[in-house]
Amino acid sequence: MKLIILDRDGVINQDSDAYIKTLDEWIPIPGSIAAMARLSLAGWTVAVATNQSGVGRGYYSEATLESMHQRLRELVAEQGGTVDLIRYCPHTPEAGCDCRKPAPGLFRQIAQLLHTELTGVPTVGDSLRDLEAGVALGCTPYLVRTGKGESTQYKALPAGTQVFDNLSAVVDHLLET
Ligand SMILES: O=P(O)(O)OC[C@@H](O)[C@H]1O[C@@H](OP(=O)(O)O)[C@@H](O)[C@@H](O)[C@@H]1O
Ligand SMILES: [Mg+2]
Ligand SMILES: [Zn+2]
Repeated sequence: MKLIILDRDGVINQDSDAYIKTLDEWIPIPGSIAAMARLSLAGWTVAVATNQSGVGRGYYSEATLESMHQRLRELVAEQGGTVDLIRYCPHTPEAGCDCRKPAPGLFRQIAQLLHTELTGVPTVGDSLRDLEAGVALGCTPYLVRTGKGESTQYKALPAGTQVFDNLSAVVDHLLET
């Protein structure tokens, strides 16, 4: 199975230190929707693993979060692609859950739901915690310079992390081989 696991905020859509609280605040990063569709059309399974502590913090509801994800699915479908799976952690840091990145719970859920291992599966993030969560289950890490990646790029990254300007550039790389 050709599988990729994407972070959401700062990779697919613009991020904000004030959280993405409404559908109107959910704005795709140029090229990201097309990149997801290109992968899908090339036979890749596209999964999303995202921390959404704003739910647990009371900033927005799960219904509002779902409206963002429905918009994402619609936009990718308009370009011929499919978003196969979206898993999120709604918890606050204080909840001590196993699904808030850098804990690997979301990645474990994806592996179990797709009946596959994650060894060598590319994962794309803009924060260190995104990469750490995936690497814990054997993923190959890719950092993008969009969102928080602009600063994350200067931190100590997991061994083997490849850095690209944006998701579109990562997909160009993955599809060229
Ligand atoms: O990048 P992904 O995982 O898709 O989503 C991140 C968001 O849930 C929010 O995560 C928050 O971190 P805390 O949850 O407050 O530590 C902050 O970084 C916000 O700026 C950000 O929008
Ligand atoms: Mg992010
Ligand atoms: Zn959680």
